[in-house]
Amino acid sequence: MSPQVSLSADQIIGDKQNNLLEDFLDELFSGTLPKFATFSFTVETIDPLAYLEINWQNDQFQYYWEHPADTFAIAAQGTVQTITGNGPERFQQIQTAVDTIENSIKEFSAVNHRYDGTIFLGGFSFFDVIANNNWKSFEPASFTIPKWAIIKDGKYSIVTLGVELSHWDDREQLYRYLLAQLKKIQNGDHIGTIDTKKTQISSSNLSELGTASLNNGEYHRWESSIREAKQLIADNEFDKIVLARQVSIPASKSIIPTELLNNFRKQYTNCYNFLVHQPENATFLGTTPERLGSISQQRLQTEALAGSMRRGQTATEDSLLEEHLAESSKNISEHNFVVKDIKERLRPLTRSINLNGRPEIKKLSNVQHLSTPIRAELKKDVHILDVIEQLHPTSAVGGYPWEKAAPYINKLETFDRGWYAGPVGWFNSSGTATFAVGIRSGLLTENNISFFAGCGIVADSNPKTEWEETNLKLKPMLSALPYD
Ligand SMILES: C=C(O[C@H]1C=CC=C(C(=O)O)[C@@H]1O)C(=O)O
Repeated sequence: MSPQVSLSADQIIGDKQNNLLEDFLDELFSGTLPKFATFSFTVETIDPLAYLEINWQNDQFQYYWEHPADTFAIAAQGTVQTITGNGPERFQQIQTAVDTIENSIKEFSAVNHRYDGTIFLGGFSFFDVIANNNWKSFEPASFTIPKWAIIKDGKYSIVTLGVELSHWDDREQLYRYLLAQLKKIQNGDHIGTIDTKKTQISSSNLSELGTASLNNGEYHRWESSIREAKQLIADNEFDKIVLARQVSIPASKSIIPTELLNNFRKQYTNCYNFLVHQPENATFLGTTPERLGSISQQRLQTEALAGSMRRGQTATEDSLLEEHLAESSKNISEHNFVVKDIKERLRPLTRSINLNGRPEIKKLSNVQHLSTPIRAELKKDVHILDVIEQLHPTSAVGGYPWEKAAPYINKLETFDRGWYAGPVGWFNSSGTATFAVGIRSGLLTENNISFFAGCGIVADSNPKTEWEETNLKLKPMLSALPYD
């Protein structure tokens, strides 16, 4: 498919980028063509979320990522290549597939920036297999090189276009395609053509969400699971386990995922707001406060995030609750398992690890958490996938010690976690990456919406308090939905 439009290249990307592109294409087509190519340019563009919304197509891979406080966003669509993994070797399978692709790809960049180059977008499920049919569009590991990605960092935007070269044996055709794509992205055309028909969820379904009532069957199941977990802790089986709930409601029509993302970003500015849409109407999305790991130039930032408290109605109540959180021995012990665990796991991969002895308070609009930011310098050649494999699942979403707690999660929970609490994020061929933990999240399918929320259970946890905590954690997802 090649748009036959006459374009003035210098109007779109300027003389300099265009000359470099022409030279690159001449060289590319003068020899044996590699399998793939990616092209990175700087552009002036519209809001990436608006661009994705305008161009939304259910039958294509789509991806959105935004951290509003960092003024950083990625929107992407289409598939040049998808790599998947399954079972205990899934991280290694992805790494091998990435190595193969990197040997069969040529990259053009007029930018020379940490966000240029080939980008891989996706994530991993919590466990290394997925059994439930609701998750059938999501593999236990899956990353896609998109046809286009807009990466916005402050006022600066990079567009990376990806192509499989066997579709483009004609240099001129490819050149025109690239310019046409860039022009479309720069102009943000088609604004105003989006179908804004909204799906409303009947507010009567709210009661089915089980957010309030302590008398329903769901609460009784929860209470008995927490009691069982506490008994296992008392028997020294493990020290901590994270147990979660799934809340599901039927949805008759599909919801527009970009609208939920727009709601998240207005309220959860210091969270990672994400969506991964797999073709055929399955979207995993959320607004997570938890960074699993980001890397730039072999420097890693991660965090221990565990221990929660509601927000106060007034400033005074809020600061009292903050004090209570900072001093609560139950929350501190829950948090300290995570710090200890992350330090132990990072040791083999790092030259140095830096963190403060006392956690900070991370305030979100629905809840506040204990957070310990952790910085580390990675050993040479350690890849983000090595780090993610090593860190996942931290004891903020798994348990401590993990090997002991792991078998009990499926016994004590009543659903398949799928990608909930798994690593979700992106990495690129310039060695830059960010992964977040896929909590405060939900799965939208054609007929169903499911949300997930969990909390860390330690020796002195109380089932009712933990249930209320899961309700607070469900709030971002529930309040982003369009109700009638
Ligand atoms: C497991 C979740 O939260 C984790 C992250 C922060 C605080 C947590 C807590 O206080 O229990 C959890 O460890 C969730 O939101 O589903």
